[in-house]
Amino acid sequence: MHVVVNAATSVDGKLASRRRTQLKISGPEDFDRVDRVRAAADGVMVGVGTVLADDPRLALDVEDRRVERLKNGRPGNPARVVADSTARTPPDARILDDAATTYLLVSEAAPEERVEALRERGGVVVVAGDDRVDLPGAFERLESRGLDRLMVEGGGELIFSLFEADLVDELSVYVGSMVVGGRDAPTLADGEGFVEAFPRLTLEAVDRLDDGVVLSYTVE
Ligand SMILES: NC(=O)C1=CN([C@@H]2O[C@H](COP(=O)(O)OP(=O)(O)OC[C@H]3O[C@@H](n4cnc5c(N)ncnc54)[C@H](O)[C@@H]3O)[C@@H](O)[C@H]2O)C=CC1
Ligand SMILES: Nc1nc(O)c(N)c(N[C@@H]2O[C@H](COP(=O)(O)O)[C@@H](O)[C@H]2O)n1
Repeated sequence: MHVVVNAATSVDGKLASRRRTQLKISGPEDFDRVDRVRAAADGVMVGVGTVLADDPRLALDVEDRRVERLKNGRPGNPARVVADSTARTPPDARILDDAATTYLLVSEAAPEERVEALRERGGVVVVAGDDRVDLPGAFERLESRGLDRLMVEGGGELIFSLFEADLVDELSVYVGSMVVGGRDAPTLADGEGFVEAFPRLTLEAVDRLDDGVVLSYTVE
């Protein structure tokens, strides 16, 4: 599986404010770029923290002819994928609408009644891991269902885990010209943090978009 992480941060590396509600960091040019990255992916993934904070749809406007061209002849939307160890995704979440298949990666610890409620809403549940989603195992299962290229939008807990498991191939960060601050505000990579063996990146491109900059890296 080829994993592309894309997110937007403030200049101080925050994904959102300490209130954790969705923060518009990208401008129109960057959101167009995000559409292109989504359109090139077989699946678009977030952690359940992002579902609970933002209630995203992670869908392209498939009626938009510009988006249709971007999809390069691929039918419909990319699948949606949520890392959700204990099945906390609300059954009425927008990510479960009928715009695309939604995979919910849960662990053995997910309560059966919550898993069943997600299945009833049409979600495809993949169980991997005892207490927490085993990301390498879950990705193998997604690959066997035809997901070869996965875009990950966040948040910081999930992005850290992906780096920790050495699963990230590419990283793009849109750095918006704003300061958010706050020691409790989510950052690009949260989790426990590394103390040694920091993942090293190769800077591939720097592009100015709107009033910010996109930094594109490959992971060594
Ligand atoms: N500016 C941007 O580009 C983006 C901003 N955000 C922001 O990020 C915040 C949410 O980020 P977080 O709270 O960090 O939540 P998150 O979206 O990273 O989800 C973390 C949750 O995923 C679940 N999970 C299951 N297996 C996991 C594993 N192996 N590793 C890590 N997590 C696993 C756990 O329940 C964990 O609490 C929100 O404020 C949202 O607005 C989110 C995405 C993009
Ligand atoms: N690229 C980017 N720039 C921003 O400024 C953002 N706030 C985000 N957030 C991500 O986009 C998701 C919203 O998706 P929908 O438009 O609702 O489909 C949100 O959940 C974050 O993953 N991204």
